[in-house]
Amino acid sequence: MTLTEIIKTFKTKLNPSKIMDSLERTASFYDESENGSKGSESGGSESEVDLKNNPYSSSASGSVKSSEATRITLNEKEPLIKLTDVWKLYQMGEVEFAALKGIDLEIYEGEFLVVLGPSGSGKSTLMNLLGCLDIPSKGTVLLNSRDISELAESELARIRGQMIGFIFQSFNLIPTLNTMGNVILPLEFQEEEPEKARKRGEYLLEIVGLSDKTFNLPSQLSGGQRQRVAIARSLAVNPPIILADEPTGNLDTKTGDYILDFLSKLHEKEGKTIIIVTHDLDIVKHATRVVYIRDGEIEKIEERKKNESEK
Ligand SMILES: Nc1ncnc2c1ncn2[C@@H]1O[C@H](COP(=O)(O)OP(=O)(O)OP(=O)(O)O)[C@@H](O)[C@H]1O
Repeated sequence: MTLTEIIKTFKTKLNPSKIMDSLERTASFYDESENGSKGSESGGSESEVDLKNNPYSSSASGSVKSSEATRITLNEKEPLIKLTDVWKLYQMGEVEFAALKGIDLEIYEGEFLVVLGPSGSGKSTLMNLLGCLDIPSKGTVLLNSRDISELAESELARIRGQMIGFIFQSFNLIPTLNTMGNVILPLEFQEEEPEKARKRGEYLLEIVGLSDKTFNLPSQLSGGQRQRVAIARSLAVNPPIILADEPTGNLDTKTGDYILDFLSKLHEKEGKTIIIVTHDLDIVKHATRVVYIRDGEIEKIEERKKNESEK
């Protein structure tokens, strides 16, 4: 029985839901690539086979964007996130330090946006604002046309939980929760039924090739495996936006390439909006647009075609 068939069976037994539709869509990609090889059952270490188990790596349907990708904005000319004259000021004793100085930026649905800049340029500060984890000192941040400064913290947390999946450089896994517990945590926040959450968790762990590490604690995983747990967790509620801060920062080149390839295919096939904040020039090749930031200001913005060679 293919994964698509298994999920179809679920759908007839449970009420069809958005999540199950999405799972089925994702499963179809998985089944396509399954025709090649499927290697997650064995090993689980950072082996060649394990890293090849990227369900989105099917070259057969490589760059076909899912026509079923859910549109969030009313029309494609409307930005998903819009920053207007955004400043972030930190008070350092008597002195005020401007980490961001008048940022204007519009991010559209379906973009693969890379924010590139040297250490201290303001990337993490910008990521916190794009992810609605912080509000600007001056200026406005609109998420799907709503001013985040005007939302109550509980409302902001709800919107953030539904719309944005976070992947942090430090993985931010809960050390006392096992792999499954970490992956389904966002679903628990959304008060999803435990059984549905567990099924979704099992599915996502299969997708990232970690089914055999379900009960491991983060301390019992390699760096690459931890990052894959973080990716599975970021997909738990099937958010339209994935926001990643240096997602390959702590990983070896091979594992880093796997993670980027995974995110890239997620962008192409599921139409997810991917935003990556990094100082790694290599990531630029996946981008449809690159924002160069320096000293808290946008230096330049470059439109790109994916996989275009370095300019
Ligand atoms: N809470 C804070 N209080 C004071 N200054 C801060 C605070 N957070 C960040 N900064 C300063 O703001 C600037 C931008 O910091 P940010 O962390 O956004 O940079 P970054 O580009 O992400 O750097 P890195 O690549 O090294 O992580 C830095 O000069 C930093 O020292």
